[in-house]
Amino acid sequence: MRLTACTVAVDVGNTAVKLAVRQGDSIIDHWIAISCSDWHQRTVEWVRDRLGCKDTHWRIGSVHRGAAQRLMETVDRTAPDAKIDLVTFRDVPMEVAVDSPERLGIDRLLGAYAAYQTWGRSAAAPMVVVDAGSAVTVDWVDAKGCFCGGAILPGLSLQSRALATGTDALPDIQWSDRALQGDVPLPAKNTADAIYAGVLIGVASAIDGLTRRYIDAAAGHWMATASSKMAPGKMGASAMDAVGGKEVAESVPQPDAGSVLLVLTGGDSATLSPYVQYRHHQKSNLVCRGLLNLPHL
Ligand SMILES: Nc1ncnc2c1ncn2[C@@H]1O[C@H](COP(=O)(O)OP(=O)(O)OP(=O)(O)O)[C@@H](O)[C@H]1O
Ligand SMILES: CC(C)(CO)[C@@H](O)C(=O)NCCC(=O)O
Ligand SMILES: [K+]
Repeated sequence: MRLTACTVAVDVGNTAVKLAVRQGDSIIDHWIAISCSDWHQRTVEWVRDRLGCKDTHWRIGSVHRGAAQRLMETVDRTAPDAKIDLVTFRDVPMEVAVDSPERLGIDRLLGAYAAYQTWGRSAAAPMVVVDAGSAVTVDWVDAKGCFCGGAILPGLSLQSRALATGTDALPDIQWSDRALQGDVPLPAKNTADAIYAGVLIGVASAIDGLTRRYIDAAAGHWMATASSKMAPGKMGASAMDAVGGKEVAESVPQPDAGSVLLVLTGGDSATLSPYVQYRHHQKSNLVCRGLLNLPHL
């Protein structure tokens, strides 16, 4: 086997590690559940034996400290010459407008970075970036590429598991079964379908609803900026006329739902995509794309 130098991107989540390695013009992706006890061993074996990488440079983005530690120890032990970077928000060339950037999940920032690079920058459009995994994050990136924060809710599996553990009568449904069966009948006629419907359409509707509300919030912010240019205490239509406020307000760009880009990524994004009503892009492993695209570390 020909051995090559490789940059290995690893997104360590709470359910799985996602990997991506660039080889020539293509990118090879891989997914390993961290519920397998030897997941870290399998990770280094995939890179070394399956891809034939030597002289590896690992770029790790992690939201699970124990798992990242485990992986770094295994890489160190099996490939002592490997270079390892544990990526932080400081490595991502993006403005981060949240209270404590160091506490922000690096997967959220890397997914947003990849989405902005892929779609947002060229369109000069604000984006909603959704990562649907153990948790679902719904984040807003403005048209200048600033990460503005977002919302976090439990993912499909966490929600259905919470119903099973918190009740006597509800079963623990399997999402892999549902994905094979096609549409969810509404209203559902049995318990399992009712849980699929409630959780799946609930999360998809939360994505649509949050997107709508972010658009409204951004509009409110622009209006506030416009009205703050008026004389203090002079609000309302007649006051605006008196200080020429109407003209200012009209010159402020109005939000257009059609120009906001919605992007879905994460392990459950393909399952959710048919139920999300806003037009969107769906792309797996966006976090690893962000890692591969980072400027030289
Ligand atoms: N190849 C696959 N095998 C099994 N499940 C998969 C696969 N691909 C995606 N999934 C789904 O992906 C979900 C986990 O998504 P993902 O890997 O994005 O989460 P995570 O990044 O570990 O979570 P978080 O970042 O929220 O901690 C699982 O609940 C499962 O339903
Ligand atoms: C929300 C998750 C679990 C999604 O993977 C992750 O991004 C995380 O652990 N975040 C830390 C808290 C935050 O992002 O505000
Ligand atoms: K994730």
